[in-house]
Amino acid sequence: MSKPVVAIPSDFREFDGNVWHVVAHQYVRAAVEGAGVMPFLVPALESGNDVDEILDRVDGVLASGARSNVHPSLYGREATEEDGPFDRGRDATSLPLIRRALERGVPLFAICRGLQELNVALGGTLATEIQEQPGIWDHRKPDVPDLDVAYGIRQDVIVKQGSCLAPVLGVGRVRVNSLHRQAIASAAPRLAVEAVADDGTIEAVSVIGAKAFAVGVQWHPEYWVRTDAASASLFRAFGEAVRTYRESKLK
Ligand SMILES: N[C@@H](CCC(=O)NCCCC(=O)O)C(=O)O
Repeated sequence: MSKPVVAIPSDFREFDGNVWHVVAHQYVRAAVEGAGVMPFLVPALESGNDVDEILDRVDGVLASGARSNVHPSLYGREATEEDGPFDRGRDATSLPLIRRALERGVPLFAICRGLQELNVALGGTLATEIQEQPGIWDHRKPDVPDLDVAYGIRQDVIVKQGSCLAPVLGVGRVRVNSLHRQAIASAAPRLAVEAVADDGTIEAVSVIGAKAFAVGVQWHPEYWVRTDAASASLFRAFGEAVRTYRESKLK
């Protein structure tokens, strides 16, 4: 049987004197090696993407991390300079894709920005520059050139008893990396908190009543999927959900 296909919304980026629709290699590699699926990169168009046309052709959605932030207008706030950089094309592609995937029961795995998109797509809000809040740790990407250091495993998250992630990661402390300056402020009504950091930051969620795998994590399991057991377990679980969904379509 051919490999299942997973949509990965691109980022709209400008560099080298041109504009590009891009996905960082680490997400593509984790989809292929960790979940055993074929990635399908979706262009970050502010208009023109038909999410049903996309979802008709795929067996899962992987919403990746990105340096840009979800535009505050999408969760009822005025945009300030500190809220950027923005990526309206990514927002316009990923949020509708997430909502429709949930409606159709297409498995969804959301990472970092992807978790934030999931929360906003379902009616939640985000906090920015969270490290400036009293008692909140600095979750930002370390300002170092070595990606292995920037994505280094450096914090605990505590997986909740009875969560969707408990069978995947076990209950209690899991060591993860951290590269974000925003986080969930108010969780959308349909989201269950699956894991938190010691400072209370929401680190993982699942969609209550989802028809299939629908999980978001604030950390970056894609980066160490080859060597870190927890990272590998997450992508294996997503891959299994994608294959189950694909097989259900073939019946
Ligand atoms: N912009 C959001 C989401 C952060 C995120 O997805 N980080 C991964 C990319 C890191 C990078 O390349 O800078 C936030 O900051 O919370």
